[in-house]
Amino acid sequence: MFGVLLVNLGTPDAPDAPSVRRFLKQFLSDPRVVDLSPWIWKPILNGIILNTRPAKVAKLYQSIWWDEGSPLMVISQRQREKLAIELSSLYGHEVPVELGMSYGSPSLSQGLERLKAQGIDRVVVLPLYPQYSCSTVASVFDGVAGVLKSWRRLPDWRMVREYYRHPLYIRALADSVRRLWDADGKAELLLMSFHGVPLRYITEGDPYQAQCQETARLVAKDLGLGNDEWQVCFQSRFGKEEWLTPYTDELLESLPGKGVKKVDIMCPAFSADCLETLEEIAEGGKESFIHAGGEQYRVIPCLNDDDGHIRLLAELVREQSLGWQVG
Ligand SMILES: C=CC1=C(C)c2cc3[nH]c(cc4nc(cc5[nH]c(cc1n2)c(C)c5CCC(=O)O)C(CCC(=O)O)=C4C)c(C)c3C=C
Ligand SMILES: [Fe+2]
Ligand SMILES: [Fe+2]
Repeated sequence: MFGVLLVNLGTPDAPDAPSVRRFLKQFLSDPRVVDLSPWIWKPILNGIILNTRPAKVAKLYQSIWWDEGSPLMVISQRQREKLAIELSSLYGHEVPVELGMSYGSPSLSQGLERLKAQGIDRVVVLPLYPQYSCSTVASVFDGVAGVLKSWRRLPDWRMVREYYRHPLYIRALADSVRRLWDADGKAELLLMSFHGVPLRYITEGDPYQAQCQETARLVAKDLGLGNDEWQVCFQSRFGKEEWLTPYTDELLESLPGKGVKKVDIMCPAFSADCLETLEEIAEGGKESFIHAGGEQYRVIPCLNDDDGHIRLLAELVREQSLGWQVG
C-alpha cells in the first residue's frame, strides 16, 4: 500500500514570542536555509536574531492568526483532507495522506510514523513548493532521510522535486486570476511575487530563479498577456546579503511614480496563504503602494484548497507512483 506525506514549511504553534522563537530557532538553524559557517552564524542567530525577532514577528502573526490557528496550518489540514478524498475516488480505495512540516509540528517524523502505523511501506513525499530551491525542497530531502536513518526497514519512497511548469499548476494559477478578472476587470499590471532567496544560491547552482521566471511566463501566456502587462518580483528578503531582485516592496513603491496606479498581485511560490502573503503582501504591500500614490491594489489568494489545486496534487501523486503496483 502506498501513502502520501504532504510537506510544507511549518509555522509557530501560537502567535507569541516563545513559540515564534522556538520555530525560528529550528528553521534558521537548518544549513540548507542559512548556509553560513556555524562559527559565524550561531553567534548572530543566538545572540541577536533570536533575542530581537520573535517579539516583533509574533505581533505580525497575531495580525493574521485565525480562530482555528495559523492560516498555513489550517489550510494545510484542509489540503490533506481533500487530497485524501480525491485520491480515494481516483484509486477506488483509501490512500492515507499525512501532514509533515519541515519545522514545528506535526514534524516530518510524526507524519512518517503515522503512515507506518497504517501499514504503509511506499511513500510519495510531496513538498508543496512548485519551484525547486535548495532552501526548501533539498531541506525536505534531508529531513526525510534524517528520520529514516533510525528505521530498520526503509519504505520505498519518492519525492516530487518540482512542478513549476505542470499544466494543471499553470491552469490553476491562471484560473485564480481569471476568477477576479471575470468579476471585476483587470488591473494595469499583474505582479507575480515569489519568495526570494539569496542571489548567491542561484550563482551556486540553485535553479529557483529560472523556474520562477518560467512559471510566470506560462501563466502570462495562458492569460494572453502582453510583455508590459505582467512582471516578476521577489519578496521576504531576510538579512544583509543581496537577494533576488527586483524586491517586491521597492517595486511597489516605485510603480505609481511610473504611472502604474492599479495592480493585481499573486504569490505563485506559496501553495497556502501564510504570514508572507497575508501580512507582507496583503497588508504591508498595499500600504506601500497606496502611500506611494497607487489607487487600486488587489491580492489574488494562493491556491489553498481550491478544487483545481487538489486535482493538481492528486495528479502529481499519480505520476510519481506510476511505477508501483498499486494495492
Ligand atoms: C534565510 C532565510 C530564508 C530563506 C532562504 C527562505 C526561503 C523560502 N521560504 C519559503 C516559504 C515561507 N517562508 C516563510 C516564513 C519565513 N521565511 C524566513 C526566511 C527564509 N525563507 C523566515 C525567517 C520566516 C519566518 C517569518 C519571519 O521571521 O519573517 C513562510 C510562512 C510561514 C508561516 O508561518 O506563515 C513560508 C511559507 C520559500 C517558498 C522559500 C524559498 C523558495
Ligand atoms: Fe521563507
Ligand atoms: Fe517575511
